[in-house]
Amino acid sequence: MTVPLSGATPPLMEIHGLTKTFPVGQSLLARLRGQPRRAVQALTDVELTVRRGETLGIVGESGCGKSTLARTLVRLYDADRGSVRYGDLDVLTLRGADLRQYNRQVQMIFQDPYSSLNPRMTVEAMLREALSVHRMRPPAEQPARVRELLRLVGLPPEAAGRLPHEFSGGQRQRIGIARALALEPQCLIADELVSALDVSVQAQVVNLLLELQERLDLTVLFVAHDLRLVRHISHRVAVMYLGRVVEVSDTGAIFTSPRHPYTQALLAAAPTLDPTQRTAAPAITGELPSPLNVPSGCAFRTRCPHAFDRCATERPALLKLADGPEVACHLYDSGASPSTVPLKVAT
Ligand SMILES: Nc1ncnc2c1ncn2[C@@H]1O[C@H](COP(=O)(O)OP(=O)(O)OP(=O)(O)O)[C@@H](O)[C@H]1O
Repeated sequence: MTVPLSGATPPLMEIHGLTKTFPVGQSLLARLRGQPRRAVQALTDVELTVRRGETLGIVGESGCGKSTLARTLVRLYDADRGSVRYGDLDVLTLRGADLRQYNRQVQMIFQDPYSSLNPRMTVEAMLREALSVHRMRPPAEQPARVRELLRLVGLPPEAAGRLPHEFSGGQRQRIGIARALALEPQCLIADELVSALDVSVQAQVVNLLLELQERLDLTVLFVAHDLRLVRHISHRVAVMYLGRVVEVSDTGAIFTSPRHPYTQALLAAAPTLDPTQRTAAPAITGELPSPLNVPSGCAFRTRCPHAFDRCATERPALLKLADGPEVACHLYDSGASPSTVPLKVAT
């Protein structure tokens, strides 16, 4: 389990109003008719603070924008608007050497270890390349550093001379982690790190990440749709719905006392063997609206059992409640937790 963080830890990354759309192709007829170009609304005004040294889980249904957020934070995608501050850096405007330096400090680990490793390079060559490109170690010191990195991720020294196809999926993911660690990052963004692996191997890789996070004082963004894993590894959890962050809270609070009706429904829909963890909230109903046509006001209102008039006209801001969680829902506009929302955990 995660080691609790002491007190209020300072922010490592502050995200404000982050918005990203993907334009979609338009038919000739639509173009001739002068119809406006349509766009997938992948992220809309995302507000999020990542605290130094924490593991922040990012969850939500498929297509809610988790990967787009991760990729925009490492500048694989250009944002349409918004800001990302990382210490003194204005991330979205970084160029050249400054961007390379940021990318060294904030490393992304991808879901698919098969495609992210060069099949023709030995592990040693791959790790040495990372050490050389970013001038982390002079050539003479690289062999020792390669072995140190392998030890860190639980691989034997002999692994250095092998090619990626000689490893299992879990071992390949360890190599991906070693390559990221070669650059001595402050922050790892793990996008569905283990979802391609067998369940038994998933636990080993997630436990390795936990161990590394504590040992190296890393900040980790753990993007996943498996709520069990997120609960196991995260200090805090951000819940996304249709490109927006709708709730951010400590992991314990999210799982025992979810506030946003979407979080409640998401947890109610998640399989659990522990009867004390079953929520009284109704499971989520209705179709997920298209990100090409996001509902006005609150994006969740079309599936929300508590929606009222205002939800259709005003988009709720992410507000901090008196007892800690941040929630974007008109039910909480006063800052209090109203008794009308079924928050209780069934026992
Ligand atoms: N490169 C792209 N071009 C066009 N649309 C995209 C692109 N990448 C993502 N999208 C769209 O943006 C929305 C958010 O996708 P994203 O992959 O970020 O969601 P996700 O929560 O990570 O989903 P999953 O859990 O399935 O990976 C989706 O509607 C998706 O189809």
